[in-house]
Amino acid sequence: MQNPIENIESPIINIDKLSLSYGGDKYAINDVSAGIAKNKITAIMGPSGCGKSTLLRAINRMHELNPDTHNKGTIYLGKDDIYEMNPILLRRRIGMVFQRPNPFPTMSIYDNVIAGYLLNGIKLKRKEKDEIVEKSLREVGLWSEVKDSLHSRGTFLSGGQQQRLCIARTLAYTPEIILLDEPTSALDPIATAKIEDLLVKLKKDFTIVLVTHNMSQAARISDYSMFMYLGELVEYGKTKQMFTMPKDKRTEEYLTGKFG
Ligand SMILES: Nc1ncnc2c1ncn2[C@@H]1O[C@H](COP(=O)(O)OP(=O)(O)OP(=O)(O)O)[C@@H](O)[C@H]1O
Repeated sequence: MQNPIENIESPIINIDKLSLSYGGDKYAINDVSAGIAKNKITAIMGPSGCGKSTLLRAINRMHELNPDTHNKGTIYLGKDDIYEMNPILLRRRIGMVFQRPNPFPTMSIYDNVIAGYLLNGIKLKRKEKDEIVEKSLREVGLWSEVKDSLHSRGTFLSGGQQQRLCIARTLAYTPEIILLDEPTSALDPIATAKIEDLLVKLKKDFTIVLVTHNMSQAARISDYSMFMYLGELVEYGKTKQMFTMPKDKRTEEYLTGKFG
């Protein structure tokens, strides 16, 4: 197992020489190695098509929903090789939030929060469910806004509220790590700021990996940043260092808007 960042604080995930193909011998990401620090926000940046979402999805094996994928190398969660784990249990430990808020349209706000349990046939007592719903909605700052309409559909909420509901749904299933794929790209600046503040608050209890196109977002909230280009992890380090003194010319050109 290699960790290219020697000084990374307590990596919870180790990506070890990972290459991933959607079919054939073309790889969407190539030989990526990186440790992900616990209780920090790690941003993955880079131009369109460079492999950001592919790398993110590989961390909880979501890419396998596409049956033609194959990979070389692996990822460790602690000491465990994730490709030897049960993917359902893995996804409970590593939750995911998507670009477009996607509450289940036929479910109430209440059921959306506990959807992980409902969809996996995990039975809970009414009191347990009530506690999980309230705790998760409080964690995302949505409780006071929705406590009187818990049994209405989640789709009546604003886009920002829907995204916070989706984050509550992920938190309710008690993950250790949360993966977010451009979670604010469909939101206005006020809703975006709320999600950014929320992520900074959540890193106390969770490890966060965030794909973003928005460089200022990465600069504002992430502790570590990865810059990917054409499937390669070009540069990875502390965000402040990368934004002030990038080591690679391609990183510098991307961060100064020369391409992207
Ligand atoms: N389901 C798929 N089937 C085949 N190729 C795919 C699939 N998903 C992604 N790819 C290819 O893999 C490469 C990396 O795509 P990926 O979506 O990971 O990039 P990205 O950096 O997240 O892009 P964007 O910023 O546009 O979302 C691209 O060449 C893309 O065309």
